[in-house]
Amino acid sequence: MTNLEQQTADASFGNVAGENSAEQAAGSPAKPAAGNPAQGLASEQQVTRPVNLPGYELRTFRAARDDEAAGAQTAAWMAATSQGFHMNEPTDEQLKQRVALVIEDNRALIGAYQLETPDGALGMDHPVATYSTFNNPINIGFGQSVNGHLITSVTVRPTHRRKGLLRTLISNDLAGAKEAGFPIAALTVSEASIYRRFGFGPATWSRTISVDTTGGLSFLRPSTGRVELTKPAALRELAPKIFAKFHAETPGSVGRQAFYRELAAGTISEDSAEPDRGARAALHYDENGEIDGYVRYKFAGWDTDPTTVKVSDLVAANGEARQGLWQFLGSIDLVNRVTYEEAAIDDPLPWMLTDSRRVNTTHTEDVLWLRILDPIAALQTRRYADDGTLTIALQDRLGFADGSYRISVTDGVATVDSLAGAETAHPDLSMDVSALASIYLGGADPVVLAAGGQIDVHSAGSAERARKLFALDRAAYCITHF
Ligand SMILES: CC(=O)SCCNC(=O)CCNC(=O)[C@H](O)C(C)(C)COP(=O)(O)OP(=O)(O)OC[C@H]1O[C@@H](n2cnc3c(N)ncnc32)[C@H](O)[C@@H]1OP(=O)(O)O
Repeated sequence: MTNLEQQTADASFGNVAGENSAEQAAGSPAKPAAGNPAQGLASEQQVTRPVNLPGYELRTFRAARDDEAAGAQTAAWMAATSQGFHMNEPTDEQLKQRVALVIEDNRALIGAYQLETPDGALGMDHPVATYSTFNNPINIGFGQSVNGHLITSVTVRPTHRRKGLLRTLISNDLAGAKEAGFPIAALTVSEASIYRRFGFGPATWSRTISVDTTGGLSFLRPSTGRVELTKPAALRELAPKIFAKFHAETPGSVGRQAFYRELAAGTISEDSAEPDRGARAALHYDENGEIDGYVRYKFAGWDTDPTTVKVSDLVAANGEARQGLWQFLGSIDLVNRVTYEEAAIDDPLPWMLTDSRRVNTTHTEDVLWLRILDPIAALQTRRYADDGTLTIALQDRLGFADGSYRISVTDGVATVDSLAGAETAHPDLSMDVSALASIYLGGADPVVLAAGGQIDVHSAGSAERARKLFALDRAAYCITHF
């Protein structure tokens, strides 16, 4: 888990202004906040549910208002997530800030509580497990979007682990999201070994790059526009607008929570909840003077060898902005290396440079994991690169998407039928629902998944057909962790 994931999971999540409207996202449930079990609850008012685990109950609530001190229930919940992600307990001031962001996110806070505790131990008001949900749009390519059911802040206290608390929380939650009409749930993970059993599959990847900037970077084409420094505080207004442009153009992108706005502004840092006084920021202006990209970066210290600048966020609405920002990064004096953890797998930077070997990949990691809850809605909402027909048999251990489906695509638009009886006898492909999540955004190749044993091919050429059908207009890329 990256520092950023720890911090985002520990702190707060929200929606970039104007990005969370259900009207914006196709495939949204009829009720805008359906699936958010805390919707309609007053601050700290809770819904309590018994669960199938003797000795525990689940409570769902909304955080207390930010103009009050955080309520005791909210404070205990936040302390539990901090503990789960090995972060310091928040101070009162940090708690107030986090609660404000949680409210802005419209997050449901869910906790599992013991029904009795021994003297001296953390009391019954302290959750032994935390879980939180909110909604934001996911760009699914070809200009389409779904309102995603996003899951975050999953922790189970070490003394209560491996008793089925996560399984109980996630099974309950996914059932509620399915019932509310969400076609897709999503999360970013601490460990890749946990969520496949619940039907999630990795759908986007990114890589850490280390760029040798000794003597500056030389580009094959001249950069356009200009770059100017700004104060990080200016990014509070600008970053969400620039991100919105990036998001609209980028399949796999997930609308950002309010935390990112504060991170960009420097009021929260990656390493702690203290303001980051070392953060610097630059903007790219296109030839018409419109701002179309920003980078947030930090000098990593004089003891780095080669002397290094670390990019914590780089959002470019187009290739010109990306090149301009990299040219700027390459021109920072007294610095010979720039690192960036969120580069796209197919990042165009090497293609921009006269010496593509200046860019080295030091790490590759999955980012966005999807869970298809409603295959018909999910498959009909997205658009396709090719026409054709494909039948798939899906296995789903939680039962939400189990069944056989025929996808018939004409002019890039799919009709998806649920099959019954004899029609189910000869699917082209069969797979676990987690594999469908991985190919859904074109991020994983069905031919490779078949070679890896994740897809069974029953008719010759059908994995290649699936590859053509599921390819997107652009490679899926997500720079939002939650
Ligand atoms: C979206 C996010 O927030 S990602 C962050 C996830 N949280 C963390 O990493 C914080 C530290 N870890 C934890 O808090 C806990 O160990 C959790 C949340 C990962 C697991 O919680 P638990 O209540 O122990 O899980 P639970 O008992 O329900 O186990 C369910 C299944 O997952 C498996 N599992 C649980 N944790 C892991 C793991 N870290 N790696 C592999 N498998 C795991 C269990 O073996 C079990 O498998 P099975 O039912 O198929 O036999």
